[in-house]
Amino acid sequence: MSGNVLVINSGSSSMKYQVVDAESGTASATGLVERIGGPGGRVRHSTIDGIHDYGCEVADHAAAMQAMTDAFTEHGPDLVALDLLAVGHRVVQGGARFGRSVLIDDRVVSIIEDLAGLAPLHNPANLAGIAVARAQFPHLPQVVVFDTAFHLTMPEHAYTYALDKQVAAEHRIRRYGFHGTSHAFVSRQAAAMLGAEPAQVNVIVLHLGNGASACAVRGGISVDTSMGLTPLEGLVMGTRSGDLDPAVVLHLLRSTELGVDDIDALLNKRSGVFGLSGRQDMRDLEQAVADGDTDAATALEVYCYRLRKYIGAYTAALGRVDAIAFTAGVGENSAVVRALTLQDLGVLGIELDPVANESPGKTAREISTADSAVKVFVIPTNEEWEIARETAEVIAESYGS
Ligand SMILES: Nc1ncnc2c1ncn2[C@@H]1O[C@H](COP(=O)(O)OP(=O)(O)O)[C@@H](O)[C@H]1O
Ligand SMILES: CC(=O)OP(=O)(O)O
Ligand SMILES: [Mg+2]
Repeated sequence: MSGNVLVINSGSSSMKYQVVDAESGTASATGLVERIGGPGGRVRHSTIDGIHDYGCEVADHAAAMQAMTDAFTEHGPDLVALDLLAVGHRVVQGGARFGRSVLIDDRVVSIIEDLAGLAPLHNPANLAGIAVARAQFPHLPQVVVFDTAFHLTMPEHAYTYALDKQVAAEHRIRRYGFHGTSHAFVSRQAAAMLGAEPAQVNVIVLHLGNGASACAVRGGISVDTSMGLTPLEGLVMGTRSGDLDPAVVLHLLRSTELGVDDIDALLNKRSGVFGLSGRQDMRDLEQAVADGDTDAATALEVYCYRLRKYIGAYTAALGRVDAIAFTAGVGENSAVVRALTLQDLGVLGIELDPVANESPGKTAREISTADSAVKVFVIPTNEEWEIARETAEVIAESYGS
């Protein structure tokens, strides 16, 4: 179904938005409202005419939504002329309740509220965005697209933690997985690049942004992913630790003055490559490594070694791997991370072509040698387009096309 969808991705301190045509993926405007609730608020609104970047007081999510509509009024395109089909919201945690996207109503909102305890860093911000958008665009249908939905197909042995069964059930403790819109989009693109239908191929997707996760996709279906109950498990990230012996938390509680919230902040905001080297941004980290900084070199090695381990694990989980796809900011841009991660993996049938890996590009491309049994791709993700497509699908089903 075609039509323009306003896609909203609300974070705790920022709000990203796009107007995207659900069929073609063409974005007529993209924007970011930053530093919500703090000093130094900014709006960055991009249209085909150019980029408008300016300071703007943004007290809360209502003010952020207002700043967005003001940007459209002032710099275009005209939201009315765009004839929006719907608003599509990214919601990070949909729990085991939502295996697919849904039309928003009060009942859906209350279920997402109920799930906020499982994603305290993400769901409250997503809910704030939904509340404001419903008030601001009361005439438009609104749809939620969950990060978790794509992973609800995981088999029980992949989503189950080996915990006391009753405790786990009572507190809904299991692995949910995140970045589902990206894994769905990129795995489909990978199948197309292999010249096959998604149902025919097995792919490992490595989504490496600030948050990072790996996903084993068998025949178009997620069978395992590295994030778990929350987006903290798995890969080493910009500021998140990823996998850790859970006893580390107990040790810190027993032997330091740190409280639960301090440890939460430590693991989510002051760990990962930032915790190891003082640098969160992969570009800064790479520069520091080139300058001879040994902490930065260790951080990069830890980051890539964790990735290698997941590639090995997911090769075993899938049995046969047709392609590995790198995506998101680091995956799409860092030749160094790709090379270090895949170094000497010939034993798994993975042969990187160093020249193709180093050639910069903005489009989907193959970076493995002609002989590599497992193809290696760089595929730019497009979570907003995937959200717009899902939104249009729900609208077509609910109202007819
Ligand atoms: N040219 C580049 N080389 C290496 N890393 C890059 C490059 N461009 C962006 N990145 C990295 O991508 C990461 C952000 O990825 P992104 O997908 O935008 O994250 P998120 O959506 O989670 O905020 C940052 O660590 C940034 O350093
Ligand atoms: C779920 C998650 O980690 O999202 P992000 O990468 O946007 O932080
Ligand atoms: Mg992202």
